[in-house]
Amino acid sequence: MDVLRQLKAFYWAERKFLFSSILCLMCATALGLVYPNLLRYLIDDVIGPRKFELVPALAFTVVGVVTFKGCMQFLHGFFGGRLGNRVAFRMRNALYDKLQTLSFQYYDKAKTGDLMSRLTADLEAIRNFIGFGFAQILNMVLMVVFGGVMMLSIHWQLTLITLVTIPLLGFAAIRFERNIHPAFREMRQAMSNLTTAVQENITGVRTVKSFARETHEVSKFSVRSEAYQTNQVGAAKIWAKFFPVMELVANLSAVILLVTGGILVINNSLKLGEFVAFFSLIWYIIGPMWGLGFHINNYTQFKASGERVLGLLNEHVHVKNTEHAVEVTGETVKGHVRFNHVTFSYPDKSPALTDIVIDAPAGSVIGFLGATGSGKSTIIQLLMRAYNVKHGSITLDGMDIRNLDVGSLRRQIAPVFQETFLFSASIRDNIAYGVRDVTPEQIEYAAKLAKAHDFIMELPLGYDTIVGERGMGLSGGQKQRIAIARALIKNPRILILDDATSAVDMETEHEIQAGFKELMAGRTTFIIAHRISSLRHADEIIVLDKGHIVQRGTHAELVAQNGPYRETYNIQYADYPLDEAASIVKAHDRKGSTL
Ligand SMILES: Nc1ncnc2c1ncn2[C@@H]1O[C@H](COP(=O)(O)OP(=O)(O)OP(=O)(O)O)[C@@H](O)[C@H]1O
Repeated sequence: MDVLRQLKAFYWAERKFLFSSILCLMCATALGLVYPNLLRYLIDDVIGPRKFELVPALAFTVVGVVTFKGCMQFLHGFFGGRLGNRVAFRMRNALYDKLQTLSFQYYDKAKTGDLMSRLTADLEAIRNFIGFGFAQILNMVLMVVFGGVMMLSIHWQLTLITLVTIPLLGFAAIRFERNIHPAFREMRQAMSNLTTAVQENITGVRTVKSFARETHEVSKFSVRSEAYQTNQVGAAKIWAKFFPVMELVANLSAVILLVTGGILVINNSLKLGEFVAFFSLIWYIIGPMWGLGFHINNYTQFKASGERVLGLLNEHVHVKNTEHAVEVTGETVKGHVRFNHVTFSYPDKSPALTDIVIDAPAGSVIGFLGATGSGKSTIIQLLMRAYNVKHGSITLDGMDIRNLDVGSLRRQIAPVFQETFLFSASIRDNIAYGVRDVTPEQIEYAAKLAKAHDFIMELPLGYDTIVGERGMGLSGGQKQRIAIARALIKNPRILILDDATSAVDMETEHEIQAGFKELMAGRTTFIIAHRISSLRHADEIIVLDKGHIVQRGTHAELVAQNGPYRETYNIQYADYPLDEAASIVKAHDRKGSTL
C-alpha cells in the first residue's frame, strides 16, 4: 500500500479514467448477477407454471443485458488502457527527468542495464496493475459482496454452509503472496543483471573480441541466465503448488452445495430455480478466489517494480541548485577561475586532490601535466561541478560556483574529453549538439577550425552522414575532431581540453590548436595533455603528482628547473635526434608566432 501511496501523484491526476474504469467494471459485474436471477425466473416462474409466452421477452432481456454488459466491459478496457498508459507515460518522463538531474556520483556506480530494466519492464508491470489489476481486485471484492448478498437473500443457511471453505481459500492465497513476493523481487533483480551483461557486452564488443573473451562472456551470461531461470522455476513451483490447492478447496464448496442444496430441493425447502441460481452464484465467490492468485501475483509484481522505480525517483541528487542560485550568462561571465585551497576525495577514497590553488585570469591558458591518476581530470570535473567541493572553494569571477545555477555554469564551459561520445545522428547534429538555432555555415566554420571539414566532405553524405553510438566508421582522431568542433560551436567562456588531441597526430594537433587560438582569444582555457607540445604556450603549466601541485610556471621556467616537467620534456624529445628535435620545436614556435 505504501507503494500505491507514494505513486499517487502519478495516477491521481488521471482519476477520471480510474473512476470511469472502475464504474464500468462495477456495472458489468452487477449485470452479470442478472443471469442467475433470470435463470431462477425461467425455471420457477416460466417453465414450472408453463407460461411459455414469457420466453421471448426473457430472451430479449438476456440479449439486452449481454449487449450492455459487453459495452461496459469495452469501456472498462478503454478507460483502463488510457489510465495505465498515461500513468506509464508520466512515470517514464519523470524517470527520465530524474536521470538527467542525478549527479556524476550516482552514475559512477549505476548500471545501464539495471536502469534500462527499470524504465521498461518495471514500468510495464506498473502500467498493467494501475490500468487493470487495481480495478480487477476491486471487482473481485465487489463480486464476492454482490454474490454473497444475493446468496444470503435466497437461503442464508445454505450460503453459510457452502462458504465454509472460503477462509481456507483466503489462507492459501495469503501464504502464496508471502512466498511469491520475494521470488518476484529476486526475479526482477536477476533480469536486470541479465540486461546489464548484455548491454556491457554490446558496448564493449571490441574489447571482448580483441581479447578473444567470447567464451568467458558466454559463460558469464550463462551464469546470470541460469540465475534468472532458477528464479523463474522457483516462482513456477510456488504457482504449481498453489493452483491444485485452490482447485481442491474451491470444488469442495461446489460439492457441499450440491449435497446440501440437493437435499433441500428434495425436501421442498428450496425451489429448483433457486438452487440453479445458487449454483451459478457460488462461482461469483469461487471465481474471484480462483483469480486471487493471479491478482496477488499482479500486485506483487507491481509492488516489486514500484519499489525499484521509487528507489530511482527518490535517489539523492548530490549536486543541485541552492535556493538562491545565481544564473550566469555568456554576456556577464568574464571567465576568471580560482581554486582556493581545494581538497577533494571521491566517496570512500583517499584525497584525489590536496590543497589545490589555481588562479586563472579571464582569457588565460592553464596547462596540466601529470602522471595518470594524478588528479588532472578531477580538477576539471570539480570546475564543472560534477561533484561538490567540501574543503576549499572554486570561484568564477569571484562567485563561489556552489552558489551558481548548475545548468548556467555548465553552459559557459565547453569540454572536450579524451573519449568522444557521438550520438546516433548525423555529423551535423553531433556538432550542433550543445547549441540551439545554429546555421550550416556556423557548423562548417567550427568543423574547419577543428580540422574536421576535409574528412567530413570525403564521406559519401558529408555532414549528413549518420554515425553510430560508438562513432562507427570514424577513426579516434576523426571523432575527437568532431568533438572539438562541437565544443567550438558552443562559443564558451571557458574551454576545457581534457587530453582532447591525444588521438590526432602532432601536425594536426598543432593546426587544431591554431584554430583554438583564433577562437579562444579572451576566453579561459584549461588544457590537460601528456605532450609538452600541447602545453608549451600555456600562460601557466601546473604539474601534478598524486593530487598535489609539485611544480608550476611557464614552459621556459619549468624547462629551466630540475623536476618532473623537465624529465618529461627530455623523455619526449629524446625520441628525436637532437637537430630534428630542435627543428620540430622551432617549426612549432614559428606556427605559434603567426597566430
Ligand atoms: N569517478 C571516480 N570515482 C572514484 N574515484 C575516482 C573517480 N575518478 C577518478 N578517481 C580517482 O581519483 C584519482 C585522480 O583521478 P583523475 O581521473 O583525476 O586522474 P588524471 O590525472 O586525470 O588521470 P588520467 O591522466 O589517467 O586521465 C585517481 O586515483 C582515480 O582512481
